[in-house]
Amino acid sequence: MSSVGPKKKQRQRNPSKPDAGQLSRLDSLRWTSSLPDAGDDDPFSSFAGLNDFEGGVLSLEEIDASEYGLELLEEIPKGGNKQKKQTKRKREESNGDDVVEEEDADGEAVKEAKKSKKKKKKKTKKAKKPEESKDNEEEPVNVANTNEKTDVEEDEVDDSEYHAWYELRLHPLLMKSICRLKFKEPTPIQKACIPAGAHQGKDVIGAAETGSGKTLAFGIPILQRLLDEREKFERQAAERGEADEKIVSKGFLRALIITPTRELALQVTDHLKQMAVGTDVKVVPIVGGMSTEKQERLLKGRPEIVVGTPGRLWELMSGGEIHLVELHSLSFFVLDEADRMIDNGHFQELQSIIDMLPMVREGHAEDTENSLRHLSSLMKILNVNAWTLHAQMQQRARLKAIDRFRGSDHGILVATDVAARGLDIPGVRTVVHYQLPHSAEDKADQSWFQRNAESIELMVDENDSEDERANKIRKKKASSAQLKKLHQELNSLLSRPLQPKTFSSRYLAGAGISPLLQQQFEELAKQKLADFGNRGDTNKRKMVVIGQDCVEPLQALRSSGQEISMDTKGAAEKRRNLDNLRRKRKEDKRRLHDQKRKEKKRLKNGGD
Ligand SMILES: Nc1ncnc2c1ncn2[C@@H]1O[C@H](COP(=O)(O)OP(=O)(O)OP(=O)(O)O)[C@@H](O)[C@H]1O
Repeated sequence: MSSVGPKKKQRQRNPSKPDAGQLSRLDSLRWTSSLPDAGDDDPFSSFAGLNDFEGGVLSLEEIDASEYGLELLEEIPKGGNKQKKQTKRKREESNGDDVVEEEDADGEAVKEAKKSKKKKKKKTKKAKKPEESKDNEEEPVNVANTNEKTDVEEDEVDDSEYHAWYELRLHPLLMKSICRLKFKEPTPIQKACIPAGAHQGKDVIGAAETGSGKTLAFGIPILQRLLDEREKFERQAAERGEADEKIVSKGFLRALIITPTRELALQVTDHLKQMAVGTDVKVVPIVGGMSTEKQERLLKGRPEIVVGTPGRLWELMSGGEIHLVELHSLSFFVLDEADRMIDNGHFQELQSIIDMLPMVREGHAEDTENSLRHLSSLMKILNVNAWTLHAQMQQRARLKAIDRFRGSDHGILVATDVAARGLDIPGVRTVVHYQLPHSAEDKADQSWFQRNAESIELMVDENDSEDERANKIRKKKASSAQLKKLHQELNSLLSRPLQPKTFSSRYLAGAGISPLLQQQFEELAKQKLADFGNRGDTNKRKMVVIGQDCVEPLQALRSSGQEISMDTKGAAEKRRNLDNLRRKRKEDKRRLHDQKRKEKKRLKNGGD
């Protein structure tokens, strides 16, 4: 979930190793850091972050085992090999986004696959409910590799050969599919992901070598949970003597899976459908190149699982497509090869989709407000007049805070961007648009305040109000030399204008700041810089710190390094290093040139 690099058209990639900073950034998704046992003995899967809220966020990333110094994955269990090879070959032959044929234009392969599927359906008709076959027939999926598996007669299968799956406690229908597909045992990544995702309701981040079965590592938990839920509802309905349909929350999107390419979306859809045979869970692909009518038809079927590419998904979501915007029942969100998505330039669309997710929206506003409160308390400790402004405040309290801030010469207003919207306060010298870090471990990302405040021991009574706490701490620490130093630093920070040249648009965009806001911010900073230069006005020290009210999961996917920097020492150091490097290169060049000249001269003089 981390590497960023040039767009690659094959599955084989050379991802950068996740460093500690990147891993800790994953915590910004509000995941706790417990690790599953299942992965411990497995050199192949890696996990980070789990929590037990209902539903799940899953990210499966492809890694190159040799990059991590890991042994290569042993062969996928018998029965899966052939298919695996076919799948991989198919992927390599194609060229990512551009090469994937339009679904309708996918021609013979799809037709053939459909034909064969129909044949198969005839054979197994008795075993299925009538609506299933309709569902599975409906979507044209790239199923060139499915025939072999679906042609296997169920009665040929000896259940006992599949005992390695038993401990995963899967739904009988899933076990049936597994036997039909002849997957003798779960792959390591599946063994590690399935218990956490299917039974413990935890969020999962997985990384494994190509062809290691990642699709089902997230697919099986989703199907298992949907089937479990359905059974639970049915049981409850039966107990109450009601008809199932009234209870089961059918018809809403339950799982959204995003992949970087159309081809992969079709392939993932296909894998999930193979696994979902015999259940009435619907899986559809939504990808670019698909006709609008087809898309509408597929979504009208109100599938529980949608697999799509960010571009087309966002196009539909932003256009208000009902099935894709009614997200209240969404429980699973999967980023398959999230890093590649960013490589492919889908960052903005992906960010927009993520901003719409119910699990992101709920948690984040609360988080931001808590962080702002925390920040403002810290400022109070530092003897700075600070007022908070956030959406949950009562109108009266809000007006009071704004009034006080307006009336002060050196105050700071700490606001969420929602609450700060439309504020027009004359005399504000500096606006800092700031993404509050969510993880206490993420040292690299911590603000100046938090980094420094960490060293202050906060002994407060939990029952105290925010003001009382601040007062107590202020009194207690008033004489602390460290606090004095912090105060001085803060003062000097406030007295310096922002340096517009230090803004990085890439970072700001990554932090979810709109281009318009970004432009305003830069303009404002320029203007303030000019004002500052003209008037030499060091008295005006008002500042607004705005916390973004949007979650930053994608920031976790990007390698860090592009940041707004106010660290002039660091910048000077970088400049010095660069100057040294240039000087060294120049000297090397001159030396080489001299050598050549001498050599020439020597040869001219007879080579002695
Ligand atoms: N437990 C299993 N046993 C045998 N074969 C399996 C098993 N799980 C998945 N497979 C098969 O292995 C092949 C590769 O699986 P999958 O595409 O999920 O791998 P992947 O890790 O996503 O690889 P890639 O990175 O290339 O996409 C598929 O054909 C799939 O049907």
